[in-house]
Amino acid sequence: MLALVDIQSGNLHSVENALRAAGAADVTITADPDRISRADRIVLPGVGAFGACAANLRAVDGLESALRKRVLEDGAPFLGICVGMQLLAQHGEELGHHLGLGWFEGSVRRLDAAGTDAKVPHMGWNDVQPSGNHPLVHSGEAYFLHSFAYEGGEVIASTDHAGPVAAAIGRDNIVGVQFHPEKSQRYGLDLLSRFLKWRP
Ligand SMILES: NC(=O)CC[C@H](N)C(=O)O
Repeated sequence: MLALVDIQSGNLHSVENALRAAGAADVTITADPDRISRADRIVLPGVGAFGACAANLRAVDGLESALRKRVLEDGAPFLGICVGMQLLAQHGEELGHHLGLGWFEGSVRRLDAAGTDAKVPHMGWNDVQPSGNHPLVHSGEAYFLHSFAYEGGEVIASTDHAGPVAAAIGRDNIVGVQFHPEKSQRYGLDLLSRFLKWRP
């Protein structure tokens, strides 16, 4: 069973549809720690503000610790999307200072495009440039929509928006992508289908 974590994110159903289109047969939308503890794979989507997403996650008793145990201890394959990726950082600086899950050493800060033609939010298609040979995140064009970005360790792919911006982070069984696979047509579906078969 693939657990699609429900933190009341606006892109939940488009991610669900994309996962099904990529071949997922057994998607359960849930925030139930017991089900998370038994999930074979976990996807954490997120849109909106970092702090609101973090608060929704923490509003469910036991959810953060169930995720931590299932992903960091049991090694279940995990994919975070957009704010679902940003939450892996130690903190986020959108509308104040908010604690993330802290699985990755870094923070989420506002994009700085001052003095350039680049606009914030960074919106639209852009190149994903992997820095190595990651089994899931390949080079290609993906759809981005964000004003904040991860800065820290374990960046596995970048994009360019007035300078390098983290497009994906990863370690072992964990991947987070800043772009939206569910809005990235073939590129996104291929990534999701690789995730569904991934045995890290
Ligand atoms: N697309 C969004 O929901 C934006 C996510 C996040 N608030 C950011 O700007 O980085």
